[in-house]
Amino acid sequence: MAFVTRQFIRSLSSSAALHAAIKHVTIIGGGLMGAGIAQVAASTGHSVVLVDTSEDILKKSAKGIESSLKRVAKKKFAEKPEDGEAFIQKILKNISTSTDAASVVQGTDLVVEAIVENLKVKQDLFGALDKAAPEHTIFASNTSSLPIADIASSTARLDRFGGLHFFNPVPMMKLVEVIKAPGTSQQTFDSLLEFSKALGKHPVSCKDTPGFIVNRLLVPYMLEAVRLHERGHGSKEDIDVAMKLGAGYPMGPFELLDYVGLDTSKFIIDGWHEKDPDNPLFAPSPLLNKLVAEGKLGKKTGEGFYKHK
Ligand SMILES: CCCCCCC[C@H](O)CC(=O)SCCNC(=O)CCNC(=O)[C@H](O)C(C)(C)COP(=O)([O-])OP(=O)([O-])OC[C@H]1O[C@@H](n2cnc3c(N)ncnc32)[C@H](O)[C@@H]1OP(=O)([O-])[O-]
Ligand SMILES: NC(=O)c1ccc[n+]([C@@H]2O[C@H](COP(=O)([O-])OP(=O)(O)OC[C@H]3O[C@@H](n4cnc5c(N)ncnc54)[C@H](O)[C@@H]3O)[C@@H](O)[C@H]2O)c1
Repeated sequence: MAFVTRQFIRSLSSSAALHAAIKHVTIIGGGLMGAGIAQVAASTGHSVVLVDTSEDILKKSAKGIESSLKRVAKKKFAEKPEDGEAFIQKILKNISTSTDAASVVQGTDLVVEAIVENLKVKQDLFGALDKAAPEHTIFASNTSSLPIADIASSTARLDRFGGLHFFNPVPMMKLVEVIKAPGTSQQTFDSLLEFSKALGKHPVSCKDTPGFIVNRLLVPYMLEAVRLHERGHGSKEDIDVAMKLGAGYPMGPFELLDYVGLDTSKFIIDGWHEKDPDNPLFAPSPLLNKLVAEGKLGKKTGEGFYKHK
């Protein structure tokens, strides 16, 4: 009995220690999502290392974070703009950058991966980080569409591996899907839930099923909009206006595809089509494929379905 009690107390205190431990976060990938996650984590008092493959990309990420913080500060300090700059600088101080993931994970409690939507590339990254990171470090992927268990299989820490799926733009979107893969321990899952709340987000619990909740519903809808247009049944402008004014969506499907990135959208669709080739919901779109082949990836390259300034 005394043993059970001691065990119980020890497990409670180690669980509390683990929760308290998520202070130092490494974000891998400084693109649309990684930069947003870094911004939110830094804004909520976490120390953040943002990693990407080159200094040039990291400079672009830092610039993006700063301009997003300026938008936040403009609203938050509308009455006292002089306090806005101090607010921005305080948050930026919490972020450092690196091109060497293996060296920076040595001091981290949580790794959040937000790199390209490709299973092999994510597995290679996590396989290497698994050897470099301390025992207690939790790994999480921000994948939109890949099974967390498949990504985690490249590591020996299945119990400390889960999904943290954020939404774009991260500073504005309140939801985080927290994904429990079959190997994810309850303690890890609880830590990820708690971390999401510490970021000021609203977490929902998801199973490790294709697209979790949001994308399982959103991807077929967005693809059907493109097919409707490909069939000549509506202009992209009319479809966008229709869904905004008729269904109350903040963006139409073509605006949202450009916002998300057409390359990422194509990675998601191709992956699901390969796994389930007879499912008409995931059939590839010739128009989307053409735009990606032309390097028109949406807002991030200045042109996708639409031209962007
Ligand atoms: C085919 C397969 C595809 C599937 C893809 C799945 C992808 C993925 O896995 C899941 C997703 O993320 S799915 C995608 C999920 N995402 C969605 O579905 C998004 C749908 N869209 C929306 O919710 C809204 O349109 C927005 C919130 C983006 C903008 O709000 P708006 O009212 O339409 O227009 P506004 O005038 O521009 O902005 C107003 C104010 O908001 C603030 N602010 C905005 N951005 C900011 C930033 N980055 N930083 C800081 N602040 C930012 C700012 O204060 C700004 O005022 P300012 O004076 O201009 O500074
Ligand atoms: N775009 C969205 O709306 C959205 C929303 C939710 C989740 N996601 C998911 O988040 C992930 C990232 O998407 P994104 O839109 O930010 O992509 P992005 O193309 O904007 O950024 C990806 C970044 O990762 C970097 N990168 C690639 N391989 C790397 C490596 N091995 N090490 C370090 N950095 C590397 C790239 O240089 C790039 O800067 C994907 O898995 C995507 O499915 C995207």
